[in-house]
Amino acid sequence: MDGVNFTKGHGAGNDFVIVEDVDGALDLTPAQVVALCHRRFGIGGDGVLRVVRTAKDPAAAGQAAEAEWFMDYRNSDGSIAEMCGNGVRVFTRYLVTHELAEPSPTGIPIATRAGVMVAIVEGDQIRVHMKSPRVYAASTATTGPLTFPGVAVDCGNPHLVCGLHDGLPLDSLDLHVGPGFDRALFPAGVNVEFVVGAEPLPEADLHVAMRVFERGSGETLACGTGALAVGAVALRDAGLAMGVVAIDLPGGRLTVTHDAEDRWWLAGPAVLVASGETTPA
Ligand SMILES: N[C@@H](CCC[C@H](N)C(=O)O)C(=O)O
Repeated sequence: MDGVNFTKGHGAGNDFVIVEDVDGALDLTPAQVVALCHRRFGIGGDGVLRVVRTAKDPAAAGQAAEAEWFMDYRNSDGSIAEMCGNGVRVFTRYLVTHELAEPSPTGIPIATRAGVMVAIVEGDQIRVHMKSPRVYAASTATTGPLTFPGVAVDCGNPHLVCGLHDGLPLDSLDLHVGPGFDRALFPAGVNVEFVVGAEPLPEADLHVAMRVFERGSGETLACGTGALAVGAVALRDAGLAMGVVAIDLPGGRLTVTHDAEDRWWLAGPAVLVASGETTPA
């Protein structure tokens, strides 16, 4: 592989290797993604964000009129995912820091495989207008001897949100191995969230804590679309048509706000930590 210029960034500890490829000249293979994301032999990350002009990537077909930039997201195992909530926030931080986009009160549109998201920079937080989550089926997830009832949620990518039962603490779960799930319901795999209630907070209607096992990446310190799915299920279970849900993850806090019929926001930190060039191999 040729040397690649990269930037490393994260959103609440969900970390990414960012590769700028404005004209779509790079043929990023799954093997290259795996090598970049490797935590011992590479840069290390839960995924890769390729920064490319929307008009230059056929995977973003039809979105160029709405969004100048396409987030080409890959999981650390080299697979492609439709959407990444923390990825969009870190991608936006990259665009603004590198003067590829100007922050604006109406937001920066970002093309993704799940459609155009709009990101608003608010100091060290970046808030994204997300695709509305769709809660659509009951299912279960199994870790070791434990089976948890859950709910399937489509956030552009697939999620299964499971509540822990019998006062089981989140840190008792062994997520070194991926949870079992219904492959007929999730033929393309699924991201699995485990949720418990948390102490009330003055700034939120609901407060929960979660861990996540991500399709294609394993357990991560945070998942933005996972938080969106959890927020949607928490509001539904509380009988709230709208509201603010604070969600604590191992890497920090994300906030999901549903404030109008079709308007869902994901907010949290987005940080760039390093940049460099890989050595040709
Ligand atoms: N960490 C991301 C989700 C990344 C994609 C996911 N692993 C999938 O395969 O769907 C987020 O912040 O949303």
